[in-house]
Parts: sequence; structure tokens; C-alpha cells
Amino acid sequence: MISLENVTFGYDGRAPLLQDLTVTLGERRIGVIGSNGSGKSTFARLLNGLLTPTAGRVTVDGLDTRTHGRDVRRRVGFVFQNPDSQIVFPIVEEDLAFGLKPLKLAPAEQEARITEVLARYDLQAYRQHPSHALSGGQKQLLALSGVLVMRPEYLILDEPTTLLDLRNRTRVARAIRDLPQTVIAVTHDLDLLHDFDRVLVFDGGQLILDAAPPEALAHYRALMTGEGGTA
Ligand SMILES: Nc1ncnc2c1ncn2[C@@H]1O[C@H](COP(=O)(O)OP(=O)(O)OP(=O)(O)O)[C@@H](O)[C@H]1O
Repeated sequence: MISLENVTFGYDGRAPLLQDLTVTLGERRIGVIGSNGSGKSTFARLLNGLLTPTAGRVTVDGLDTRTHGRDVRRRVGFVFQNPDSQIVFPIVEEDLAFGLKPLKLAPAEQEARITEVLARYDLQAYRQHPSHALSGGQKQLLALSGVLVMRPEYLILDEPTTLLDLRNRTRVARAIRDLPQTVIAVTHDLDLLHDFDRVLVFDGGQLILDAAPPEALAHYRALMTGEGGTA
């Protein structure tokens, strides 16, 4: 369970973006939507301690992100919006192996995990390939694979499908559906959210609605298009 208690957060020298936010995230599939600049990525980064609150606290299974940052980041995997911020090694398999290092797995287990995740996203042929020479979508899949291979208990995805074609978008949607972990996905891809358990809608740094997908998506569509009523 991830809990935010009276969380306020502002970037250095700026007025608070999020103010006095209290919310508990326990469902398996939680979507986060809202206009550009509404605070979604900031919210996501608070969930694994990449950012810490200016006031209030965020806990993951009772661990405070401020005081237990390392433990929290081990439990909560984060896939960045821009895969280039995540891919650090020049060769695909090295990049996957790097994330596994701290887990100190037996070599056979490490090998099995890497092979499985590459197969899942059709990247087997790119195992020895330079990471920087992958296409944008393949990089997004590699960034996701690099986190999945560590099997964190929670997974935060910031715009996981922006660069993907329909086949890969479907793959990622299926992966999200089938993963046993809690997944919190920030997205503008509303189709992804239809079978989610819960959707949070942000606007101007405020959590304006916390509801099941039909209600949240209809509200968001009306907000964005200026049309009242349902979607
Ligand atoms: N590192 C930063 N330093 C200062 N301000 C920032 C920083 N990152 C984001 N902001 C500001 O905080 C606000 C919210 O940004 P955030 O990235 O959380 O929005 P978002 O809802 O994820 O947007 P998008 O849909 O465009 O990705 C914006 O006004 C943005 O300019």
C-alpha cells in the first residue's frame, strides 16, 4: 500500500504545486490522468521517493520515502517518460543485467529473467545490439523491461505507451493486465485505462476526481473538450 498523508510539494522557489494531498493507493491498476502540467509526473515521482514532500509524508508499506529511500526504490519500480533517462548501458543485455546486479541472483536465474523479458517484448534479436540504436518504441520497451526484470512489488509507469505502435501498445496493455504487481500508470492514452480499477484525475496540481474509469474518463473528456455531459 502506498499512502500520501497531507502531502504538499513545490519545486524549489516556486509556489506549491500539490497541496495537502491525502490518498491511499491499494488497488492493482490505478491510472493517473490530467492536462499537461497538471502535476501527474510530480505525483508519480513522489511515490517512490524520487521527490520527497515539502510537508506531509509518503509511505510504501509503512516505509517513509524520506528516511527509507533505498528500500522504497527497491520495492517501487519507476519507468520514466523518456527512455533515454533510464537506459544507461551501451548494449541491451548489459542494461538489463545492470538493474539485476543488486539482487545478487544466481547466474542461471539472471539469464532466465533476461531471456524471458526480451522474448516478451520481441527484443531477442537485439540482445547484443547498441541500446542507443534502438527505435524510440524499442527503447521504451527496453526501459520497461529493465524495470520488470527486477520484479518490483509496485510499478510506476510514466506515459508507458507514448512512442509505441498499436501492436506494442497492446502488448504493454496486456503486460499491465497480467502483472501480479500493483501498477500505477500516468498516461494520456485513455484506452489503456478501461479495465483499470481506479483513475485519479489531476488539474492544476489538484486531485479533482478519484473514481472508476467510466466516470473519470467521461469527466476528463468533458473537462478537456469544454463539453459538459458524458463521453
Ligand atoms: N524539475 C522541475 N523544476 C521546476 N518545475 C517543474 C519541474 N518539473 C515540473 N515542473 C513544473 O511542475 C508542473 C507540473 O509538472 P508535471 O511534469 O508534474 O506535469 P504533468 O501533469 O506530468 O504534465 P505532462 O502531461 O505535460 O507530462 C509544471 O508547471 C512544470 O513546469
